Amino acid sequence: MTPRENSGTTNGTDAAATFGEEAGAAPGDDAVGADREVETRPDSVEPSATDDRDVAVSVTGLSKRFGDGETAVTAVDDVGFDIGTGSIVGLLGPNGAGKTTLIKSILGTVLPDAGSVRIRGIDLRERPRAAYSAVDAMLEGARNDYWRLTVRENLRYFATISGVDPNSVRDRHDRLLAQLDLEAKADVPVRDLSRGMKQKVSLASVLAGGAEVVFLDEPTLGLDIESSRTLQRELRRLAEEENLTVVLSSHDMDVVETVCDRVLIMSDGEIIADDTVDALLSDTDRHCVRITSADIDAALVSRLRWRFDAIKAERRDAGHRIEVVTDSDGLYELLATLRDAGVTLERVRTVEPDLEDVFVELTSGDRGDR
Ligand SMILES: Nc1ncnc2c1ncn2[C@@H]1O[C@H](COP(=O)(O)OP(=O)(O)OP(=O)(O)O)[C@@H](O)[C@H]1O
Repeated sequence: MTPRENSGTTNGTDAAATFGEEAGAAPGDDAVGADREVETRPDSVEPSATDDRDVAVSVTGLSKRFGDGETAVTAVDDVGFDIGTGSIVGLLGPNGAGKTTLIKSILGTVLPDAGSVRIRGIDLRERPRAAYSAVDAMLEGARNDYWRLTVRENLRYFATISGVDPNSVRDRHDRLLAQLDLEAKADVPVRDLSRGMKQKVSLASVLAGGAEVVFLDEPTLGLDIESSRTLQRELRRLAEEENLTVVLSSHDMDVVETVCDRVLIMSDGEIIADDTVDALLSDTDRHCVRITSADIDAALVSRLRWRFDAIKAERRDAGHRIEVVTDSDGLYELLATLRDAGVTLERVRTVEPDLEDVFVELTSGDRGDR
């Protein structure tokens, strides 16, 4: 099955058939597999001569342009990276940065103009079926399941189209249902579940056939905090205990910060940062300061807002509490401005920058040429 929006699951065969085509979307609630072939996963996947089994996904010089002439858009611009087996990599970027095009190019639903992709050492142009045999994807949320089928039937169905005998992975399905708090709903049709539960079924379906590399687009979108945490824990467990490789695209920085070993940040089709979360956080010249003072009035808050991009202000019983995110120069300037305005500082607290601060800094170009 080709990875595609609203279907979300792949194995080698259809990806082989459609590599290079823009895949169409299909509604995800009916049409129970009538036109789907059950394919058998190749018995053995021969690594190529350059195979490195520690590298799950290797992308080299990937580019994709849409359109011609003045209106052409370079969605992905000469991108390259390796993703180690068993790691969880977050793909971040503002809207239009090229994340979806990059993922679709890797999955073979968009034909790149240049570059190559190897999955577990296998070039997907040369041997797409083998390359995709252990890949699965959940794109654009909770629409890849068959709503007339029960939760467990979905898991069995998706295991089957991944080329796996569903009876042989029953334990895995039991564990997925337990880990994702879906046991009580195992025999309920998916259409009768809440949105968050449907999202969890989508993830379970992606993992049902024993994929070794999964691409997840906004996997926690629409989940409540508890469900999101459960899902994050399960992803970490699968990566650590079962060597699952995950490429995760999300706008939720907390999720990325918590679950990812490494982060790729895209902007204008290029990768502008590629590092661990810790390294990105320690490398930032971003300071977040909270200052409380009775002397800060609305007029001063407006002046500060005019000068500093990221300023939050809260009216307190007496005065204001402001929060400013800035670099070192801005911090000195802020303190000088407050001193010149005769402000007595009641409380000054620095808050560690988080991934969101780093992301804003990088994608707004504040950090120079990294
Ligand atoms: N099929 C297409 N035809 C023309 N332009 C496209 C097509 N798909 C994407 N683009 C353009 O390519 C650029 C990258 O889009 P893409 O969807 O990959 O970004 P993204 O990072 O996934 O954005 P978002 O976070 O909003 O989903 C954008 O300028 C977009 O308009």
